[in-house]
Amino acid sequence: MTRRLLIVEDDPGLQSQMRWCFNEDLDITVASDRESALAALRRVEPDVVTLDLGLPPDPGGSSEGFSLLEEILRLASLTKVIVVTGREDKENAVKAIGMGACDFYQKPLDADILNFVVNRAFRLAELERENQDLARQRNGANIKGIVAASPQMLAICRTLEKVAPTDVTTLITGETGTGKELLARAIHDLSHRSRKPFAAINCAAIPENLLESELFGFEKGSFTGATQTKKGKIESANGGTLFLDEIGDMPMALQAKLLRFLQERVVDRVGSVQPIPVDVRVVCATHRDVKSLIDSGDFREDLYYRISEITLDVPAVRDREGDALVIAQSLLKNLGKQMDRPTLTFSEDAIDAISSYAWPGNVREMINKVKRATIMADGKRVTAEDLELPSEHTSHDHQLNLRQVRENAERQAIVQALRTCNFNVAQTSRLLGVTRPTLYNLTDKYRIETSAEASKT
Ligand SMILES: Nc1ncnc2c1ncn2[C@@H]1O[C@H](COP(=O)(O)OP(=O)(O)OP(=O)(O)O)[C@@H](O)[C@H]1O
Repeated sequence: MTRRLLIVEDDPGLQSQMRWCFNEDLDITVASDRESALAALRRVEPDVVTLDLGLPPDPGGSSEGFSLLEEILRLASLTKVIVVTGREDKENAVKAIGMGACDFYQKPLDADILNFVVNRAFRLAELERENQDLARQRNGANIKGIVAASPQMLAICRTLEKVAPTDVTTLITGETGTGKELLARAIHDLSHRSRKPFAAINCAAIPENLLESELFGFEKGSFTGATQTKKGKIESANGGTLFLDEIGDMPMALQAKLLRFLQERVVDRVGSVQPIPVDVRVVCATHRDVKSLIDSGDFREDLYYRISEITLDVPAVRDREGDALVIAQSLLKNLGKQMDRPTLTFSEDAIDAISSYAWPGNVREMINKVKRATIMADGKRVTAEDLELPSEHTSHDHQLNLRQVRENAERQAIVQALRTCNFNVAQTSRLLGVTRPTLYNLTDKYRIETSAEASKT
């Protein structure tokens, strides 16, 4: 693989000197300011960046260089940054290393030393990447429970792996059954909170008057029936993760209370004036379009910005290339084992049907259909019919037998003609261009009733 180097240097003379220092087999991009450096970072995805701290508009100082360093490390945490400083500038070099730069290099340029430093950074980047790949391979589909092969879902898994160890509030959107809760659990499992509780609450499933006390808890005697003080879901998730499913359905009054919690990180139990501090990471999900809920006045915009520090948009199964089949195969394997039918496989028509069906209920619908098919399948093959999916093969199968096709057509034509002629046999035989005895022979053969009354029974 070609090694990609980004040189961030505003001095044209130094730019060409640096280019000249390196071997031709390096893929080198040069940027002279922060904006072009960030554009190149996104476009080229360099493994190593050399960064001159003195960039415009502060070429004599280092403020612009440090801001860029911070941004590079935030956007591309695996990229190795070597800061280039002036000869006497030890202080800034140390500061840059403290911020996460991998090394520093002091001017004036010395081709051998610069090559040595840059090569070492490349080697470090490669080792880290190899390490990460190995860790991923060990973990099968990368994240426990998530079966995915499409680039769309793999990208979501990669983002999730980065987001999970942080505490950022995450919003997961997507159609019903796409795996939003599964991803929320994965965020929890991959975080430092994994040994603490994961508390989930479905905001759409709980009546409005109960949701507040479910979430925030209540004090004894705060309302009729409150015989005991009870902790709410938020408190019970202390130290762990709170998953608010169907957040788009949260009533407006509660949205204000949730916003206060997210800002101040304290809960007020119903009937109490004593705020209780709680440390939870919040993950929300919805199948609704929150932006249009905001437009219609059903969702607070300020709350939306609080809950969506990071958003994961989970695509529908039909929009993920190849996922329908790999998920169905994995479900058949697991359900087959559970139901003592481990050797079941999909027939060709089932494979075509799974790939072409739109799966409006996404993975949840798939689970139901595969479960049904695991029970219904005769023999070792699961067909499209077992899955209750439309199959193109079914009609082809009928057409394989020409005699059957002809007979079906003949039968249909006779029934149609009899109806048209009000079951008058003489007229029907004329319409069909056959003699009456021939028509009787045919109606006997196909067991077609020739009287109107009998045909209704
Ligand atoms: N990629 C996947 N691989 C394996 N199983 C999956 C995948 N995605 C979803 N599932 C399974 O499908 C079912 C539905 O997933 P989940 O409940 O996470 O969906 P959801 O988007 O939260 O649905 P809803 O919006 O209706 O609450 C679960 O049993 C889940 O384990």
